[in-house]
Amino acid sequence: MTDALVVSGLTKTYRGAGRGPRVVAVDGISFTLAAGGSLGVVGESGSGKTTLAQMIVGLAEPDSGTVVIDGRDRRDLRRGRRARLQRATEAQMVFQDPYGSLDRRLDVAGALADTLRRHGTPKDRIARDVAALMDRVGLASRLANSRPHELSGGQRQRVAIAKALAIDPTVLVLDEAVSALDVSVQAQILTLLDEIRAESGVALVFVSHDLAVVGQVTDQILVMYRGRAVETGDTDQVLRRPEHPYTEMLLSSAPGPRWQPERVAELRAALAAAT
Ligand SMILES: Nc1ncnc2c1ncn2[C@@H]1O[C@H](COP(=O)(O)OP(=O)(O)OP(=O)(O)O)[C@@H](O)[C@H]1O
Repeated sequence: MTDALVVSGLTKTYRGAGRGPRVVAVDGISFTLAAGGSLGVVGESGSGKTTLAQMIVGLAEPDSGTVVIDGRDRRDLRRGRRARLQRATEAQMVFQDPYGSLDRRLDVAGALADTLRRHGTPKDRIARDVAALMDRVGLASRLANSRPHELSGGQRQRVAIAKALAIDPTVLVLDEAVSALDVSVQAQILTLLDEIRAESGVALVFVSHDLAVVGQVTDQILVMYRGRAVETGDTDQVLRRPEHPYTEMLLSSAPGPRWQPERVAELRAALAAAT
């Protein structure tokens, strides 16, 4: 079977501000994800998670390396409307703040209908598909005519997920998609993502600074530190027995039973000395 997503040697450097040095935001990241698989990408702020996510969906251009989805190299699809639609079908992204990706003028049904229409759903199927999508992400039908500002954060995130699913993508990338939600709503969205993955076989890339959240929704984990993957593996195993000091530091920094501020300071000093 073809892997859903194969990322090889992705690298991206940004020019530093003013005369500042160049920043290697992502440095030679590689991984493979099967259909229905899920990968958590974790790391501190500035470790390169968002830049990696953007390159996977085509919002940022890599300096080198490749992204292959369903056996097709994304570089072969650069210009034109058809290429844009094809790109969208291959990979969709859900952001932390769905306000940015939702049109404030469109109500829930209008936003979903608009996405379906642009992706070629016949007119006579749109109303039925909108209702099915709302049902699938747990949005009550009474919300069909609500606009983004009339929804809660969790409801807005469900609309963003429904819009992404309307396209039936091979890969769904979620960048801090539950970080702004309170814990009970987070749990609902995480359960929803798990159900969707099991039903549709979409491959999930779940970017988060929150290790507990990543532990709930992913089978594999990739730990990023200064643009590099310092540890990869089975999520449970990595979270239970981290091998890299950076992963241990992340785990010891999180609030909860493993919180150890002294150990964090010690590990941070060791990491700084090693680089
Ligand atoms: N457009 C840009 N121009 C210049 N530098 C950038 C740009 N985008 C990101 N960077 C730099 O690249 C590095 C990685 O940033 P990135 O946003 O990918 O990290 P992150 O892990 O997603 O962080 P956060 O969790 O804070 O969003 C950082 O040093 C950042 O300052």
